[in-house]
Amino acid sequence: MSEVGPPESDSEALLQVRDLCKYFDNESGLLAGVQLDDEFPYVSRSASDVRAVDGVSFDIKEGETLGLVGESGCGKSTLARTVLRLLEPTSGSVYFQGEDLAALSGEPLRRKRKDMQMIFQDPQSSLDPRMKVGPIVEEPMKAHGMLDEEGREARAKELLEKVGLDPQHYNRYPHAFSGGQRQRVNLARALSVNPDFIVCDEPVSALDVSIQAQVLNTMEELQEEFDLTYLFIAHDLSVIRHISDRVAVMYLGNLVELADKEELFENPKHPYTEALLDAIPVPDPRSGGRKELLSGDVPSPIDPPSGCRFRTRCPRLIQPESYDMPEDTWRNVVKFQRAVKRRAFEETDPDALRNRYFDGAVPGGDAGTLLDEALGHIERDEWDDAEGILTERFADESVCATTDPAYEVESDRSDGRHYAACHLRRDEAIAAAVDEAALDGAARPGRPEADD
Ligand SMILES: Nc1ncnc2c1ncn2[C@@H]1O[C@H](COP(=O)(O)OP(=O)(O)OP(=O)(O)O)[C@@H](O)[C@H]1O
Repeated sequence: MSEVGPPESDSEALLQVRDLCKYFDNESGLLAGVQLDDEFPYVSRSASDVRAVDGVSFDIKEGETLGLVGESGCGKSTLARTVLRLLEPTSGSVYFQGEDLAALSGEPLRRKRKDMQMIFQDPQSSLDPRMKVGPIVEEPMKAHGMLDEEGREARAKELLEKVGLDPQHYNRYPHAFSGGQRQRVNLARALSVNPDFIVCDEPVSALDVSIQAQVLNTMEELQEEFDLTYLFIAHDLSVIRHISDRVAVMYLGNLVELADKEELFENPKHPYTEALLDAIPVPDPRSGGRKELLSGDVPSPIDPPSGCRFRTRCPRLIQPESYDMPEDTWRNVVKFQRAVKRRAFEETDPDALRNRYFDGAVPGGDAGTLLDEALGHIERDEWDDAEGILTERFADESVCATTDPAYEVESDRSDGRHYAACHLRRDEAIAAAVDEAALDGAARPGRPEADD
């Protein structure tokens, strides 16, 4: 990668995002970050940033749709807005058509923005109710000095037709349209300035399921006709599956997996992606419907876990090398550690807890001694001490806690790259003869192969 200028590995990339970070100052909220002090003036502030996007890299090729999926609050919208420079990045870079957006400001940035449009979730609030849809569609053209009045009207009518609306409705107000139709008006408005790239932030989430597919189909047709590239954000995997060519999975400010769509859905490599896929409702009621997603809450982006951010909820946390427990015993230790952390039970009797959580698979050796110590603390009502032992000596010693995972593995179902930020994939990455940099934790989606 060259020192200045975009990475040169992928000539097809329209957008190249590198190590992008966006932190919010948490002190802006009322009393947020306020801590009590022992000394006068009793109250002090601690600067604790919300790490909404934390080191994200990926490419989007010209003409493709990259789906971005993840639970609410994982940073999808922040990522999208930071990519478009609607939010100022904390660090990292975004190259659009080979140009560093961070180097642009003022008029050149404004001109560039014409090529990068955004569509939001709520078609209701993103349309001015006092304006007729014709002028709404014309507004961006006007702002960028495109065409004369007559030309803009003709183009607006043409676009209304292209997005599946009646051009005769040019003079109607937004309230006369349904939700799906309003989102089509938004599409026409975004298209009016002839962009190359559209960020679609949950564009169909507010629509009825029956309408969603129709709008998605129109978006696909428009992509073909206008040579568009999409970054498509959704929390609904069926929507992502419908529209995407490749899919990126986000968790707590990080990308955890990125692969071609079929590959990701058929051959997920990250336990978080597996959990998301398992949680897709199953239509057959006899199969039990939606499976349980994941235990535990999403940790705070102010103080995210070290190493793999998913490790505190991961059902496959890796056993520290210093122990040699059978797998089911290790799973019991993890289950118990998490239950103690959540204060999930009131029982304090060590034998009762051994029976409840270990059911015969109790660790021996050093691990057994540590467990006995923790159980002793619980018996004496010293919960913090018990949690400290279990967390520091078991969970925090896992490679998942000590090292940032980043691997590229072979794709089973496509020729494309498959990025998975999970240490379980280390052996696969080695087998796939990924370069040494990947094993140092340097592999990132979108990062070029080492060229030095
Ligand atoms: N202006 C802000 N100030 C402080 N924190 C913020 C701000 N905007 C977002 N956040 C926080 O950043 C994190 C990511 O939020 P973001 O809205 O990007 O997530 P999301 O995945 O798009 O969620 P959703 O699907 O609910 O919109 C959240 O913890 C959110 O509370």
